[in-house]
Amino acid sequence: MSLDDAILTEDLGVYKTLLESTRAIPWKIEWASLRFAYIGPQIEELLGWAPQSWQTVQDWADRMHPEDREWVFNFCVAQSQAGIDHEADYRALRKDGEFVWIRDVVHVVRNEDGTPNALIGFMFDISERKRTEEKLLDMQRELEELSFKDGLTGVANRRRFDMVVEARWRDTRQAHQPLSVVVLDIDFFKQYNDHYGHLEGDECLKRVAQALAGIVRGPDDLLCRFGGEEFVLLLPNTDEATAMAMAWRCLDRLDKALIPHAGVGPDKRLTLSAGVNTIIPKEGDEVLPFIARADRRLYLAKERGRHRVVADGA
Ligand SMILES: Nc1nc2c(ncn2[C@@H]2O[C@H](COP(=O)(O)OP(=O)(O)OP(=O)(O)O)[C@@H](O)[C@H]2O)c(=O)[nH]1
Repeated sequence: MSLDDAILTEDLGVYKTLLESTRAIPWKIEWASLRFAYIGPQIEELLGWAPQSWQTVQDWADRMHPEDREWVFNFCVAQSQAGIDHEADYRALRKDGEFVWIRDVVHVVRNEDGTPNALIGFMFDISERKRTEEKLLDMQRELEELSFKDGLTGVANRRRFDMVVEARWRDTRQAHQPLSVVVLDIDFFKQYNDHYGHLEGDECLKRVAQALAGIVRGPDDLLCRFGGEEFVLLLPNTDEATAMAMAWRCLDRLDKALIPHAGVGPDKRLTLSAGVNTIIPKEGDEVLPFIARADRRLYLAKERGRHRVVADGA
């Protein structure tokens, strides 16, 4: 062996040691036969399958989560055929039946004419990163949900209402259906706070929200706290008579909740007033005047003595 050969042999030994002691798992596939020419021994520690058991690309595909298999296989073959280096994340099957998230980073070694000669790459264990990503996504979803909820009562907040009303408006306009809104406001709530204190006032708002939540018929109806002691019910595909009946049922529910209000009223109980508006939205109609009309009817209900519902002409 010449000195050069000896140095080369020694270098190869160094490279092999380096490759096989990293956490990234090296591998090589001959393109013509689609067989593994090499896979690092670290694969056994990660997945439990011995290096000798990785014979063909079929072994690789078989040891992949069924939901990932088709797209990863097709993607990698297409990229390789096009001679493009690529990477893919997928769940690899461990011998014990569990799955491990892998990132496979692939380099396409090409012949002089550009056709693929071999694929060489590294597999990285990215399970920890995936778990962190999942956790972050969960937190993001939770935050988003919280950002649409009223912090005190847990019902939807104004932000959610603004978003939903736009969507319902569009849908009902397209379907030529009626859209109703009921604006509900606690009577003499200032006196309630003055009499029982602000914290009791907060508790009272929670009880009112609970009582009103029961009125919602399904996922299309929306109850939200509009602000202060005002709540709003948005009722798609609901005509005025139905909306009016639902408003009265809200008042009734609160009557039945028997929330004492020593400060006012003949029954010394907390009551609500409501304004109702219904529209079949047409081109040129707008959301804000639609809500404002219900709000004006609420104030008529207040003027007329509270604890009542006012709708169009009622
Ligand atoms: N405890 C508590 N009080 C609130 C909250 N938001 C608004 N309020 C109170 O609600 C009261 C509303 O008072 P007003 O707008 O005068 O209405 P009202 O006393 O209910 O009178 P009418 O609506 O005319 O029957 C105010 O005293 C506000 O401080 C809240 O989050 N918690």
